[in-house]
Formats: sequence, structure tokens, C-alpha cells
Amino acid sequence: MDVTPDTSGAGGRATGDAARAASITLDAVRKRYPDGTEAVRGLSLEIKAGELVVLIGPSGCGKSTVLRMINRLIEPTGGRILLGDEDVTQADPVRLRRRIGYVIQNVGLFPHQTVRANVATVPRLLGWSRDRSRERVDELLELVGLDPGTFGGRYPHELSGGQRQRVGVARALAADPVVLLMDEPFSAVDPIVRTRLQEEFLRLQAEVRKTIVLVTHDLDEAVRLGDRIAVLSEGGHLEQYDSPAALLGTPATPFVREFVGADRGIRRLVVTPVGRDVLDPVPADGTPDAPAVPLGGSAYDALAVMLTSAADRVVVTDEGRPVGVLDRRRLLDLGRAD
Ligand SMILES: Nc1ncnc2c1ncn2[C@@H]1O[C@H](COP(=O)(O)OP(=O)(O)OP(=O)(O)O)[C@@H](O)[C@H]1O
Repeated sequence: MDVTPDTSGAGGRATGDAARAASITLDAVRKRYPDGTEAVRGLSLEIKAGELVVLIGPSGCGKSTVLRMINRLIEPTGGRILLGDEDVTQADPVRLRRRIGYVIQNVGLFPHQTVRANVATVPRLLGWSRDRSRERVDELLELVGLDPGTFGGRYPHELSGGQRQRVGVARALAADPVVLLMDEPFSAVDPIVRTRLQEEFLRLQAEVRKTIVLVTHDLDEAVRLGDRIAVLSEGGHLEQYDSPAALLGTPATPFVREFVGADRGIRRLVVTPVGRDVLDPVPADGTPDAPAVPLGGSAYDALAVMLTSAADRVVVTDEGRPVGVLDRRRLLDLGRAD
């Protein structure tokens, strides 16, 4: 398998290939548009190989500009961007883009090409044989949950919005890129489909472990998907770069506090697992008559169970065995970490 920067000839399996993910380093990156707009005024950010980082911030803060500078759809006017240890500003932009998958809001599929032909776009550019392309495309369609026999010959207008989005992801993964850039990938579908796509996407990422930079407006999406979240303010200023739990629990600046909102306590419960450290021992006289929740489940789910059964505590179980008791006050404290 080719692990050098040039992907020509590289293909291989779609799964379990951590060597094909690269770290990304932004070092004092700037973008001044020709009309004088300073979209990004010196942003530094490290993204580890295999990490999923979300860029979030108000409209116009420079998120898309940052994303597009990574694959040089937009040229930076200052600073450095490294992919692994290679400076992307020195790379040939066309070859660079073949190594970087890119997924956008309305997917941008070619309307007059079948699903298979759309997914095979980059392999074709790379000169792969027909058989090799076809094998890879079918493997990817399976990976994103579309049966190749049913969907491979369809045209984009014969798919639902969610199916189109999956084809977009398959296409972006086709040449086994080292990095995946996603600009509002799930915003064109309704909230129910969006949640399902997000869940599928997390499962997919657990398999392919790409380095992913994803732009969104949606804080819940950021919290659900991100290993780390970068909150940007105007001019691409980095307000905070942290795990979802740390961001919600300890906003670093007044801007972040306002951005994550008053309901951050609830959001924090969603990303906080119930661990042994917050449990009281099971009473000596046996398990209390309370509903059970699994160890490691989210504190939010535990709260939901308490509320629906009007209980003041839950029994926490590990593989069915009670390991402790969590009371409501202790649980609510988990949402109030600052
Ligand atoms: N081609 C351009 N020429 C001049 N200014 C631009 C250009 N493209 C973007 N901008 C400006 O740069 C700033 C950042 O834009 P960008 O699209 O990166 O923001 P964003 O955070 O992605 O916004 P949104 O969330 O609304 O998509 C904005 O003020 C925008 O008006």
C-alpha cells in the first residue's frame, strides 16, 4: 500500500487504515480577500491524525475560508498549512485535492452521471483500471449503507436527500484520502434524517479513522460528532479548542459562554458518561427499588429515565450487575461543572 503523499496507484481497503490519515497543522494562517476583507487573521490549530475536529462559530467568522484553504480552493495570504509534515502551499493544488476528500452541503453530485460514475470520479482521474474502480466503488457504497445493485445505476435525482449525501461521502472517500473536509454536510436534510446520518457517519468514522475537519452552524451536531471543537469568532479568531465536555463545562471566554448558551448543562449531560466515581455504593440491604441504567451510558439518558419514572435515583449496572446508585442531585451536578 502506498503511504507516500502521492495517492496515484493507492487504493486498497476502505477500512481500518490509520496510516492513511494525516495530521493537519495551521500555523498563523491568514486570508485577506482582494477587496481587503480580513477573513482570517492568524489562526493556529493542530488536528491530530484520525481526529474529527469541528469548526463552529457565527456566520461570516471565516469557517469555510479556513476549510478551503486546507485544500487550496482558497489560497492563504499568510502562514503555513501542513499535512503531516508537508507544506500544502508548496504542493501542486490538483494533486493535493485528490488526497483530500471534500463534502459540501448540497453534495455537488454530477446530475447526468450515475451513482457509480459519481463515486468513481477521482479513481478515474487517477487512471485506475475499470475493474479496480468498480470494486472500490461497490465497496464504498456498501460502507455508506447503499446497496450497489439497487443504487449504483441510479442518477442523483432518483435518490433521497440523505442517500445523495451518502453518495457524496462515498465519493469523497473513493481514493482513500488522508483528510476529509466537510462543509455543513448534513444541513440540507431534515432533522430526523440528519440525526440518522450523523449516527451512521460516526460508525463510518470508527471504521475509516480519517482526519476530518467539519464545519457546522449546529452546536448539537458539533457536540455529537466532534472529538474536539474549535469555536471561532470574527476574523477566524480561536476562542476555545476543546473536547465537547470541556467546552460545555468550562467555556473559556464570555463569547463561548454565550455561544454555547444557557442550556449547556443539558448538552453537557449528553456527552458525560455515568462513571463509577459518581456512584454511591449499593446499600447493604439490597438494590433499591429504582430503574436501572447501564454504566457508561450518558448522564442525559439517566436523567431521562429518572424523569419518566419519577424516581430520585437510578441503579447503575455493569453487564446486568448493580455496581452503584446514582442520585438525582449528584447527576445534576454533572451538568454544572463550572
Ligand atoms: N471572495 C470573497 N471576497 C471577499 N470577502 C469574502 C469572500 N468570501 C468570503 N468573504 C468574507 O470573508 C468572511 C468569512 O467568510 P466565510 O464564508 O469563511 O465565513 P463562514 O464562517 O463560513 O460563514 P457562514 O457560516 O455564513 O457560511 C466573511 O466576512 C465573508 O463576507
